[in-house]
Amino acid sequence: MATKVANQPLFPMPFPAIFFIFSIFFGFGITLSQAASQTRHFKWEVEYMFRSPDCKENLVMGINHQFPGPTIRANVGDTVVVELINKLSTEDVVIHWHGILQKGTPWADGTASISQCAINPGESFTYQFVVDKPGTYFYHGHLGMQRAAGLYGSLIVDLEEGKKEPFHYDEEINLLLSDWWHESVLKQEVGLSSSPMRWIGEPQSILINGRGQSNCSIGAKYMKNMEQCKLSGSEECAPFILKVKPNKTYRIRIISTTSLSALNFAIGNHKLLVVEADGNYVQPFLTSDIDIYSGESYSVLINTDQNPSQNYWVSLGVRGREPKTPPGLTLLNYLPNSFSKLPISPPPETPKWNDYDRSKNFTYRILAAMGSPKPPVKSTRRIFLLNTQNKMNGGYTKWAINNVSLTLPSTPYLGAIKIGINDTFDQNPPPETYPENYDIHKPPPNGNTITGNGVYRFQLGEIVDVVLQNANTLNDKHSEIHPWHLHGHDFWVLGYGEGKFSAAVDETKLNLKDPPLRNTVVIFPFGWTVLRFVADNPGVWAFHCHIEPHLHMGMGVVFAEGVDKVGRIPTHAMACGGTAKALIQNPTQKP
Ligand SMILES: O=C1O[C@H]([C@@H](O)CO)C(O)=C1O
Repeated sequence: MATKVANQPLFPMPFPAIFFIFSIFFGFGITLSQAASQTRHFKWEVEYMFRSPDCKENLVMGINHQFPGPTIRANVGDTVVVELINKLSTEDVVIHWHGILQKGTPWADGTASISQCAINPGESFTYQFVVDKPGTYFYHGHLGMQRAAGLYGSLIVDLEEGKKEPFHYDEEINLLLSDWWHESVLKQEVGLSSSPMRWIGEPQSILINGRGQSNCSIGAKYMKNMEQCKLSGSEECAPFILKVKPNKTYRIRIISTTSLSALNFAIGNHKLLVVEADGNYVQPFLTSDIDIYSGESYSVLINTDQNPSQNYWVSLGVRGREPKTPPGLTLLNYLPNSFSKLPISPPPETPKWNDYDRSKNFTYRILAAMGSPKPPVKSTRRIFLLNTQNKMNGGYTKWAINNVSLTLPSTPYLGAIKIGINDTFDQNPPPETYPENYDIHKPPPNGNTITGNGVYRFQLGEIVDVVLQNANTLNDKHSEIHPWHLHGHDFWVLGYGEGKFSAAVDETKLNLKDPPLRNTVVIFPFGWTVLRFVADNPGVWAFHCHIEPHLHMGMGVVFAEGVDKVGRIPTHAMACGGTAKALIQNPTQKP
């Protein structure tokens, strides 16, 4: 059976790239070129659309009639301006620029209740920020579970014109990975917030650039109880094919914006050379497959040096949770072969979902490339964050940090702290640690968490260590993987370990030599992860589990530093709740 596919979506560039290149010729023949940075304008309308991302029609949140949203491509130093118009008739919206540090523009971080007021239906908000680091990033909704509804796209930052990456490649392919449910996100949210909780379960499909198949597979011949897909190629759910020429080197940028799933990515017969993680260069290493958690991005290089008369499977399987979702499959299509020519061998097998040693082995190999910034040798502050699943008021299920489950206030913190109003959120900071005798191998003894919205406040420039401590969930002998994402900063991952972190034992084993810089890091079941960052970016920043239902259930904290140094906040980012009231009562107040 022939499987046909749609054309690869093109990257929409808003304006033709106009570069001012100054070539300077030196006597000894070196050419230097320098490009002026530019401003890239986008006008985006967010709306619901009928789409069939996995062959079943559903409501999908899209931008300018596209799902996933348009790819932003810019160069280091460019200013990105996105005028976002909310065309959802009954929902507010915001967009977060994941991995972009927002130095000097904390109000553009796109976190509802934290950096800005959510944008009402019919209204617009203009995000403006500088992209100052090359790398593979993405953007997504950051209100309720709008990311899971499909509000996401890629954001790729190239080096300044004329500068070269520290590795060679001929062409690149971008893959944005997600997971998809047939149940509406509204129903998912209400289920999670109900007593008793209705868990969302595992996704129906894995999407590659917004395309997947739930009720059939293009690799059915190798699977039990799966129908072979009969696709003409023009369907919205026809796979995104990776078209390559033989004997070239490709950079594959892989981004995971999954709501829940940890994924494993492999290409039949091809080794992957990992070179970038979360917008930071890493010590290159070869692997047959990579694990990728929600919120992470990687670049891998592949050589198309295999038999050019064949095509090869690209396979994505679920790890870390029981795999109840068919693997996401597509093809590495060696041109000029037809893409309908299926590979002769089976798709790469996803490693066992709970082989955590294998997962750790991969994750521990991510180390900073030579020449990367090194962490300060000592921290000036250390906070412990215990991750537990709890009950609340007897029936609700929550996730809590040091026994506090985050419920965001209606007034965004940034404006409230900046203008000094103190009745919109809890002024007491949340606990910096948990009881020393807490047994992480047992379900929480006091299953009853409290909710809160206090803020961890740091001195500007403070060097902060965070010890993320995993623990048993409400179910006996059970602990889950959580990918934690920090806004406004990259952090160094100093180490991972089993059981409870012990300063006396584990401190000396931390890696200060070549820890990777990242913006997202996992904690493994019953384990700990230590990260270090410099609180040098004035603003208020979310730090949270990137699993969408877990954040919805309270799994996050809020950090603030140097808010008095934040520049003038656009009034529109504060035109709600307590800050709106304060500005109306005292219009001379400077936001
Ligand atoms: O938060 C979660 O809830 C369920 C389960 O623990 C209870 O049904 C699950 O798998 C989660 O990740």
